[in-house]
Amino acid sequence: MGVLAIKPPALDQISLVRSAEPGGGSSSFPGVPAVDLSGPGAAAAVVDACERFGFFKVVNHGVPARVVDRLEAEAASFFARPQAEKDVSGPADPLGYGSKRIGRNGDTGWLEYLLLAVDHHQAAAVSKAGSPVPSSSLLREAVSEYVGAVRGVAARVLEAVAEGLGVAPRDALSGMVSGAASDGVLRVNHYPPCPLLQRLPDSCSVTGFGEHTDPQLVSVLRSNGTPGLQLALRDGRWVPVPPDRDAFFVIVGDSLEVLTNGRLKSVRHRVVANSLKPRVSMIYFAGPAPEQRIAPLPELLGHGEQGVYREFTWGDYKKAAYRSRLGDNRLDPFRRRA
Ligand SMILES: C=C1C[C@]23C[C@@]1(O)CC[C@H]2[C@@]12CCC[C@@](C)(C(=O)O1)[C@H]2[C@@H]3C(=O)O
Ligand SMILES: O=C(O)CCC(=O)C(=O)O
Repeated sequence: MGVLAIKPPALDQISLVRSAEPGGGSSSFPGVPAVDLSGPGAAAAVVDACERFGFFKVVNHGVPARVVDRLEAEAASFFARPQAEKDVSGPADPLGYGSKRIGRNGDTGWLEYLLLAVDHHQAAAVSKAGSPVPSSSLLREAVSEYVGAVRGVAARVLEAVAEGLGVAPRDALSGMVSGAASDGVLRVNHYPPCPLLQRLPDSCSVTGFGEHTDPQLVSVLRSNGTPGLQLALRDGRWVPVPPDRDAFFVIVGDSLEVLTNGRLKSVRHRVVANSLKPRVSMIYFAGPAPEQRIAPLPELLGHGEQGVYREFTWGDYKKAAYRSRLGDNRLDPFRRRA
């Protein structure tokens, strides 16, 4: 991935973040839990990691390296194209090719990306009608194959969550993101090296992707070997996540928080730019059908107990999310007040 080059955005357009504390930030962070979904005790391990961190990595996932490498290579060749060619697939609104701007509400980052709708109906075409999609059929095929595989990982994770929480049927959650009308989205991010970082004090970093939670149920993230991802622990401290090319990182999203009545909480994460090496990440956001009701699963509510959040449909929540800024707490307006 050394060949990627984009015209560097002006640094003054991108916000700075205070770097994670030196040495990993937190002595009480034991590291990212690793779960083998087919191993014994997987369901309990998934729930434990989601409760403690809202984050873990899946190892021995069974997705062939060939599928991952193919998308990474096609993404590299897309991002290496001349700017004018990439711009044909943009600007992202919200789908398509984006550079420096994230969403519609003024957020920026040191990156370029492709954001693609990848629900089942669109598996071949990769985009909803009318949204700009790169014309390369090689890229489209690589996306379809990759999404087919990571959608399976998301479903297995959600089955483990249901089992670990004692929810029946086993597909109560996974079924929401596997149906024909489910609203999956894939973003392929390219963070070019940021040499200007060397001029900043050690305590500062440049924002690659600003802090946020994901609105969906879970996100499945794979990155190359370049560091940059950071995670907010429950006490608010930020810790770096060591990259692992062979694993998928799983991130709990807002909708899963509501469905589990706050037992599993969505987790804030962000990416800081790297001064020397490009980072490439592929992140699949497992969203349900627009009509899907997002409300606590009955098993997780006591008799007569009300949910922590007012219920909503995924379609309504998504609409509200797209009106928000990246770092907003999007669940807060839905919290029931005492
Ligand atoms: C600034 C934004 C980008 C985002 C839409 C939003 O207005 C707020 C939520 C953001 C997010 C985070 C997770 C993935 C994503 C695709 C989504 O559903 O919500 C992004 C949106 C985006 O990149 O357009
Ligand atoms: O690049 C990464 O590792 C994370 C990206 C991310 O959080 C996102 O695309 O929403």
